[in-house]
Amino acid sequence: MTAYSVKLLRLPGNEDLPLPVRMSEGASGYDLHAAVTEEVTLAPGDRTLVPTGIAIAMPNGLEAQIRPRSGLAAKHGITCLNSPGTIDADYRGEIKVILINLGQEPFVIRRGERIAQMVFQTVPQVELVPADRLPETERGDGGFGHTGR
Ligand SMILES: O=c1ccn([C@H]2C[C@H](O)[C@@H](COP(=O)(O)OP(=O)(O)OP(=O)(O)O)O2)c(=O)[nH]1
Ligand SMILES: [Mg+2]
Repeated sequence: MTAYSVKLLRLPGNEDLPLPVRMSEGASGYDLHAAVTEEVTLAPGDRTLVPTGIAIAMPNGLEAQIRPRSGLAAKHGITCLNSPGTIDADYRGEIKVILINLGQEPFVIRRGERIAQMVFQTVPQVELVPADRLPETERGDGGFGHTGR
């Protein structure tokens, strides 16, 4: 398996926070910690942009996806609004997480809490080729449930 080297920068003022962490050897995601300076209370239906205190640099051909944590989703209705969030290979800013509270209770985000996870993926390089017609298939333009529920 190819191991890709990804540079990780801890942004100033976040020395107290753990670096993104894989909680087990086989985990897909690196958990991201909330770098909020004070507690943020997310009311039901509200969303907020949560800083993580880190930035990364990965080689072109990789991306990082920001995904929800299932425990927060199942127990509190907390998820990433834009899931999966896309971190481009050339992005050098702070990684942020757009959380939304789809639960029925206010949810408090505390500094250092693991709020989402970051999964690295390879991105195939493609060339988009404008065409006048497309090759035919059995499905054709059937979609959106045309095979039944
Ligand atoms: O959950 C996210 C999604 C994006 N980003 C950062 C990294 C990404 O590379 C950049 C742009 O994201 P995206 O392409 O999804 O947003 P956009 O609305 O298209 O912004 P842009 O015009 O800057 O590409 O924002 C995050 O920190 N967290
Ligand atoms: Mg974009």
